[in-house]
Amino acid sequence: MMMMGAGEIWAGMGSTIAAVMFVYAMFQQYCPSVLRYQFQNYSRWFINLLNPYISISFYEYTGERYQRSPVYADIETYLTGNSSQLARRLKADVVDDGKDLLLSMEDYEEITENYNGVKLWWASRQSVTTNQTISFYGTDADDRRYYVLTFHRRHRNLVTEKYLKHVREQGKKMKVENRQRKLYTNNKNESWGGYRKKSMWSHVAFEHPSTFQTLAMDPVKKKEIVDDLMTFSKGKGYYAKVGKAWKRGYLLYGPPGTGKSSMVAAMANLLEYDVYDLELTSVTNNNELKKLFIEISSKSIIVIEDIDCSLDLTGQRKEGDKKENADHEEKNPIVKMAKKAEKSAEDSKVTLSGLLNFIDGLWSSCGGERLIVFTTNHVEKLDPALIRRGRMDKHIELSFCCFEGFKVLANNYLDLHSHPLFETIQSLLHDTQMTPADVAENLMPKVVPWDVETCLNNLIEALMKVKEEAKSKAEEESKSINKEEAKVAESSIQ
Ligand SMILES: Nc1ncnc2c1ncn2[C@@H]1O[C@H](COP(=O)(O)OP(=O)(O)OP(=O)(O)O)[C@@H](O)[C@H]1O
Ligand SMILES: [Mg+2]
Repeated sequence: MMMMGAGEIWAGMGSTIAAVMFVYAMFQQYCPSVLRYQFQNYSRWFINLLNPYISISFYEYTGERYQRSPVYADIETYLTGNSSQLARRLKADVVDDGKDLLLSMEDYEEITENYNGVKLWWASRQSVTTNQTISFYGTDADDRRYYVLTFHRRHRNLVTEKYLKHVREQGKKMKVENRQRKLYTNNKNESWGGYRKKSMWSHVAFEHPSTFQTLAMDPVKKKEIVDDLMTFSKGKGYYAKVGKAWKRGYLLYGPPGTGKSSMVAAMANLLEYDVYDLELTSVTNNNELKKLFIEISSKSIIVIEDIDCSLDLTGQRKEGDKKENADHEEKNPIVKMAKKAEKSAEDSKVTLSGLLNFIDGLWSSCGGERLIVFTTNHVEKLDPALIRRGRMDKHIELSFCCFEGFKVLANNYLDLHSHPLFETIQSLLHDTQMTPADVAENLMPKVVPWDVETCLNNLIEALMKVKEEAKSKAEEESKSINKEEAKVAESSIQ
C-alpha cells in the first residue's frame, strides 16, 4: 500500500471542509425555512447536550422596568463585598461623603467563587442594542445591566435551593451594615436624557445632627410625636390588616425659625430613613411627579418644604374651572385658539390633583414605609383638600420658644441644666415671642473664652429688647385705633 504524503492529507481535508461548507450554504439558501428552523433547534439541543454548564441571568430591571429588581440589588451588594477580593478589574466609587472608596466589579468582569467546595462563576454584563426606541427610564432595553451566574449542572439543586438564598441573605445583611443614609433632591427634567440616562434624583450623604433630644419644644408634644413615629415604623402588619398603604403624612407649620426643617431631620435620624427633598418647582407636570415617586425607595421621608410657595395650591383648581367656562363662552376662534394654547401650557405644570394623586393615589402605595412631610409658614393658605386627615394624618404646630424649649437649648449650647438666671428668662419668655432659632443664636458663645453668665445675659438683653419693641408697637397700634375711633365719632357728629 502506498503511504499518503502530508501534502495529500491537507489537500484531502481541505476538499472535505469545502464540500461541507458548500452543502451548508446550499442548505441555507434552498432549504425551506421550517426545515432550517428544525435544524437549528436540533443543533442547539446537541450543543446543550455537550455543554454541562448552566447559566442564570439576573437583570437589573425586569417587566415594565419601573422598579429596580431587588434580587439584582442583593446580588450587587453581595458581589461588591466579595469582588474587591476576587475580581481583577474593579471600579471605585466615593462613598460616605468622600471618606471611603467603594470597590465593585467592573462591567464585563468575571469572578470565580467557591461555595462549599463548588466552583461558581459570576459575570457582570450589559446588553446594548441599536434599538431606535427612546425609553424614559434610567436604564432601558437599550442599555440593560445584568449578572450571569454559571455552574455545573450537577450542582443545580445546591445553587437554586441554597446558594442563591445565601447570596440574597448576605446581600441584605451587608446593605444594612453599610447603610449610609442619603439626602436626595430631584434633578431638573433636562438632565434625565442622554445616552447614559441619569436618575431623576441626585444624592449626598445625609448627616444632619438634629435629633428629638436636641429639639426645643414642649416635652409632652415631643413624646407624642416620637411615639407616633415609632408606632408607624413598627406598623407593617397593622397597616396590612386595616387595608391601608404603609405611609403617613405630617404637616409641620409655624413661623420661620421654629424648627420645622430640624424636625424633619430629627425624624429621619430617629427612624434611620433616607430623605427625599422634593423641589416641586423643578417638576414640569403631574406625570413627571409620578415617575419621581416610583424611584423613591422605602424607609424614606419625602419632604416638600414651604408647600405654600411651591405651587398655587389655593387657587389653581378654582381658576382652572373658571377658565374652562370662559372657553366655552368664547366665540372668536382666534382668541379661542390662543386660550387653548395658554391652557395646554398650564397643563404642563403640577396641579393640586396631581399632588393629591402623588400622596394617596394608587401609585403611592408602591414600596411602602414612607413618611410624607409638608412644611409651611402659612397653613391658612393651603387647600383644605391637601391637608385633610388621611392625607396629612398629623398636624404639628411649631411655635415660639417656651421655657421647656429654652432648657433644651441651654443644655445643647451651654451644657447647663439649671442656673439662678433661669427664673428671669422664664418670666421673659412667658411675656415675649421669640423663635427657638433666635434663642439659640443669643445663647451661643460669641467670644473665646466664654462663660455661662455672659451667654445668659445676652439672651436676657435680647428678650428685654423684644419685649420693649412689642410694647411700643402695641402702644402705636392702640394710638392709631384711638385716632380712627375719634375720626369716626367726629364724622358721625357732623
Ligand atoms: N425647635 C428647635 N429646636 C432646636 N433648634 C432649633 C429649633 N428651631 C430652630 N432651631 C435652630 O434654628 C435653626 C433654624 O431652624 P429650622 O431651619 O429648623 O427652622 P424652620 O422652622 O424650618 O424655618 P423656615 O420656616 O424658615 O424654614 C436650626 O438650624 C436650629 O439650629
Ligand atoms: Mg425650614
